[in-house]
Amino acid sequence: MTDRMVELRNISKSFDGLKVLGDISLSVASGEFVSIVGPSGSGKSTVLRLLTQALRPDSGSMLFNGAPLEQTPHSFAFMPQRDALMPWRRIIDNAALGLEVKGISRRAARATVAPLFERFGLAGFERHYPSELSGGMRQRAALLRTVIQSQDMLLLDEPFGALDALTRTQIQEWLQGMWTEHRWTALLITHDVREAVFLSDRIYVLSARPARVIREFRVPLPRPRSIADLGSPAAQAIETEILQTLLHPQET
Ligand SMILES: Nc1ncnc2c1ncn2[C@@H]1O[C@H](COP(=O)(O)OP(=O)(O)OP(=O)(O)O)[C@@H](O)[C@H]1O
Repeated sequence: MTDRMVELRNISKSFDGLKVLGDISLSVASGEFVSIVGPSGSGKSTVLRLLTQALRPDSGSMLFNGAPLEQTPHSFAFMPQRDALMPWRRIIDNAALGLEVKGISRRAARATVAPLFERFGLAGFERHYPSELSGGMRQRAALLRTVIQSQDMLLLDEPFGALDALTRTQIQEWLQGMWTEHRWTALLITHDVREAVFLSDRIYVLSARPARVIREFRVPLPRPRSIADLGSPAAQAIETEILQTLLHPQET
């Protein structure tokens, strides 16, 4: 396991003269779950769009296993804020899409995803359409489509933001269990500090625009975790400290 599978070094990015990313340096190790929290509009999604190479940085470098990202074979699976399921495709075909885009036939892709429906809490809904599922189920289907691509890293852009609080907590518990089983390398963008503490090994806190990393936290909670662990003194202390950093960055 390398300790820096993905690394951003001194990345800056402006849009039409608006400096969004000031000087961002961060890394994600193989098998690590890392979150980025920061004020709205600070450029968190921009970080992910740089990693997917939908955007190019103005300066700085992006590395994959120590080599320039843009010249090194890799595959990152991106899950956007909205579930982005195709309304006209059945859930099984939405899930299979992650494989179809890699050139696998629909029949073979279906056969690969079908056994996973049980573990994703979607058994019995294979032939339903997205509009027939709850918000939480749709996000699990979108996550299934994302993880099935056997990628190097999952990029999750505020994936649970649209869910109600209870559904969100349920899906966080489920994702935590799944992550403990699979140890995906993941980079999560979230506004929810508790979510970041619950799911992450490490958390980067960004400043307001132009964003830089103000602090980095290591979450000391053992795995597997349960929601009850969020009540522990260690979890509470880190949550408070992150909120304090977000609310009063000048004092940290
Ligand atoms: N393609 C673009 N062209 C111009 N401005 C952009 C573009 N993409 C992002 N921006 C601007 O960059 C800033 C940061 O956007 P970004 O979506 O990365 O922030 P964010 O931290 O993810 O925000 P939020 O937490 O609200 O989702 C915003 O002011 C946005 O308007």
